[in-house]
Amino acid sequence: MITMDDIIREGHPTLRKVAEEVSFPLSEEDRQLGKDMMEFLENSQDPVKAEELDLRGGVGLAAPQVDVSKRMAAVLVPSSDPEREEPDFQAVLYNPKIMSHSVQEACLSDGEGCLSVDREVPGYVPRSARITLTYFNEEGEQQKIRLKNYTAIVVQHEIDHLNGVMFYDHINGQNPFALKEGILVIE
Ligand SMILES: O=CN(O)C[C@@H](CC1CCCC1)C(=O)N1NCCC[C@H]1C(=O)Nc1ccccn1
Ligand code: NI
Repeated sequence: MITMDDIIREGHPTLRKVAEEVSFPLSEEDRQLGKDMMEFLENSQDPVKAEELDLRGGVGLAAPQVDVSKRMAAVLVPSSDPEREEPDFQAVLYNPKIMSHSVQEACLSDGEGCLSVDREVPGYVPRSARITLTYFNEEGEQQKIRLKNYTAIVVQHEIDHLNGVMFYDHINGQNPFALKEGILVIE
């Protein structure tokens, strides 16, 4: 089971590597890692388990964060609709790729953090407001989906990890809270 002890922190070279594509059919190791990463997110979002296991709540986890330089990530975005039980988005993404994206940008009003960054880094993180994503599921079936708003932000944060990019690389050095014309600020 993955715990915070397995998550490498900024300064560790693996976080700055470009990760390798995963090959299909999946090795037992890659299949199990995908399951373990999703289980981590589920545990981290469960108040009892998060407390028990001392986990920081997370909505995404990329393999490089557990020192595995492979192009895979787990995403678990809780439901944004109190009337709906099921998550807005839940998937283990193998070899994810952004095929196209909106010109319009979006950022989280509270900025971003990262389970691999043990400090606050203030500032807006501009990303594409909408993306068309392809990825393979654990059966090796290619999926093609369109994402927007918060879920699109989360997936972009995870794909950044596969390319050795940290969220603060996108923050405007001159003025961290500069907002470009037309950017969508997501609460
Ligand atoms: O690469 C992946 N990471 O570094 C985990 C990050 C991924 C998100 C950061 C911004 C977009 C994706 C993560 O989840 N967080 N960042 C640090 C502490 C908070 C935590 C978080 O936002 N938690 C959360 C939010 C809503 C509901 C439940 N939990
Ligand atoms: Ni992160």
